[in-house]
Amino acid sequence: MSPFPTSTVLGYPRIGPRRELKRALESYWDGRATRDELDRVGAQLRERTWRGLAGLGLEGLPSNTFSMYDQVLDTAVLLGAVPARYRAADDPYFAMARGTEGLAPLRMTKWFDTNYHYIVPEVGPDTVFKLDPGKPLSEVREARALGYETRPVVVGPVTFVLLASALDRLDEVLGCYEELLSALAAEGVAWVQLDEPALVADRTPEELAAVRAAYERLGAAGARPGLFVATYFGDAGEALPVLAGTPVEAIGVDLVRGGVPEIDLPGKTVVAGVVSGRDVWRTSPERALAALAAVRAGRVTVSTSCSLLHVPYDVAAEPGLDPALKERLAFAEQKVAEVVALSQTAFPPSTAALVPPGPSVALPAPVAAEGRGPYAERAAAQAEHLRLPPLPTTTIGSFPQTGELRAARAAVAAGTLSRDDYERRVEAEIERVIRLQERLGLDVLVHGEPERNDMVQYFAEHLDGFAVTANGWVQSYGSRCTRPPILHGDVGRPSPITVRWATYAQSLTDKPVKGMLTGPVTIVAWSFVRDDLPLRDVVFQVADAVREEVSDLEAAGVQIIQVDEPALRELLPLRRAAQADYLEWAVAAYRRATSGASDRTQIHTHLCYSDADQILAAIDGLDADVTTIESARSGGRILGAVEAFGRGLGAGVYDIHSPRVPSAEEVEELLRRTLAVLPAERVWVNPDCGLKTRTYEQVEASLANVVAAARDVRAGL
Ligand code: MET
Ligand SMILES: [Zn+2]
Repeated sequence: MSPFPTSTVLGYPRIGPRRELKRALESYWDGRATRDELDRVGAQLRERTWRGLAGLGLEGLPSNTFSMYDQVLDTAVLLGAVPARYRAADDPYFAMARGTEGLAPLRMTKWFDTNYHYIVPEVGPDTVFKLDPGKPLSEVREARALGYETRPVVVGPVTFVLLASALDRLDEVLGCYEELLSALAAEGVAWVQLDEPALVADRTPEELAAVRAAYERLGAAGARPGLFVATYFGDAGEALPVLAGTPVEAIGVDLVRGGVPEIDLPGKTVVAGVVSGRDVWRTSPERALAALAAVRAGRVTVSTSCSLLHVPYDVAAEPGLDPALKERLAFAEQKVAEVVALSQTAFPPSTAALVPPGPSVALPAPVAAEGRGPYAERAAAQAEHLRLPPLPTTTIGSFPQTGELRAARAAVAAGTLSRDDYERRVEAEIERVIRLQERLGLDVLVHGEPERNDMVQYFAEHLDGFAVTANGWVQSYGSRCTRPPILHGDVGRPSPITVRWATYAQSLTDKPVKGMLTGPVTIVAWSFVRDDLPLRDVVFQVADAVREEVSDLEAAGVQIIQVDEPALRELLPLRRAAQADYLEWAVAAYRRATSGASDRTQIHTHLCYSDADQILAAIDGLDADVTTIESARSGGRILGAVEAFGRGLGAGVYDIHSPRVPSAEEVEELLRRTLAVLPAERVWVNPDCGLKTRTYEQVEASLANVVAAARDVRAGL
């Protein structure tokens, strides 16, 4: 077996440095481009990546890290796990990913604790696993034709069955992997990478036994490439000795997020992830070399901690960034150069060098989080001056973002539209949204967030300590990308951010208008964050900025303030042992942001992206007067868990992810389900989430039904 290369990366971005794949996909989906044209763009992007990596001096080039949509979906296709109902579609792959007229797509969910979302494989009694190795084989050949030998990357069997909730099907799946190994060997492939990020979360003894069985079996396969099992996103913990006991030749460990545990794997190649694939900072050579030196193994290869999928392409594409900040940054391209440089530096092997501890920084002075009275008193004070009807109706904040608004923002950036003219347009849009809500008869209005490109980026643009990029796109799912702001310094709020829009909206109506803010955890979760302070301290700094904004809104007469925390669940650590601590400081940060408000001011929060039932106690701990939460989309699953919830609650009655207009009867049915578990005086009526991605036509019809349903139920109370 040829030795594992001395330097590699676990994967690379694939959307294209200028989002070429996004454009090609969307053209193909709209019927503006042919499949051939789409495939050509894919081939160009792969070629560019291989040439780029080789040009930087990287030895071990991965292949099959490109995907037209998602690598988990690719793996499902590889294994033949295509549900029968999609097989007749024109394009079964995209039908699974996105649905068709008559067919709902497969479910999508977050890839571990990243902001990437994968398609959840559907494995049922009808699933017949059957290998279809076309994609990995053709990428190997394609690279070879360009002069590159590559290492195909595939999601590993254990992670695949765990994501598909099909551990009982592991045996059948392994049959496909055996065949895959033999097909790759026949193709002359030296190494294959099997990604097993599921091994960095807590695993039951049964699951660990499955890991052992899987890799013993694959290791025993006849002709096969070298097996490289990549764990990442944290410490592989008790899975590591299990893997070490199997015949796999190479094991990947995340030495950035996993810390630097004692790694002692004689006889194995350790692929040491010392360059972070999850942040945008330059690697400290001292830290990386110390981590490398602490690994005892047959052979050590320098690598990234995980795929570089989660970072943007190139710092050089950001001429607008402050040069002092740029000095500190490394995107994918720079990180590859770091891997190569580290691999060329002799690191003393087999000495357990100590890694310098991270800086320990004192917390900012604590802000009293208990400023507000008990909920019952607050509720009484608010009821008295807000005078809302029972089952009040409201929305989550955003209204449709029209093409004109986006164009107007682009025109301001291009200098062809003046700030003043732009602001007039935003005001006109606010007026339209207020009038619409009055006409529909909603009880608590919103201004519609027309001034916000994005609920995090907008605040990042107005706070000190953040930078925003021009091309720093990162794939979120399919063709969708986000451009996370970079939180690089101490956070401060030089002046009020939302007050002028909130007060303008309130000046147009007698109904209460909610002020709308993004919470500290969400702002941090959706940004790249400095790594020289504990995350908690960074979140607390953001919380203090939000607290100032809350106070200014209140002073301006805003009576209801919503502080959204849709990402509260996202930062939840993968290991249970670390979860309680996280939830404690995340909740503390939220209270720090909101507890300056008087008892009369009604604080709302909003959560979505499901799985909220896992953190319900923490949500209750936020102590918001009203919580609106996604529910309709998941068929009201959350309702089983909210009974113990002690405050106002609006479980979504309208799934805003679908263009479908729900009937008043459907809405009523969902509402009655909330009323079955909570007293009516605490129940609110609202959609699942913001309406930003919908059209006005859909929104108007849907909200009319929401209001009608609420009135109907109200009349019968
Ligand atoms: C992803 S949560 C979105 C909340 C925000 N206020 C909106 O309505 O768009
Ligand atoms: Zn939401």
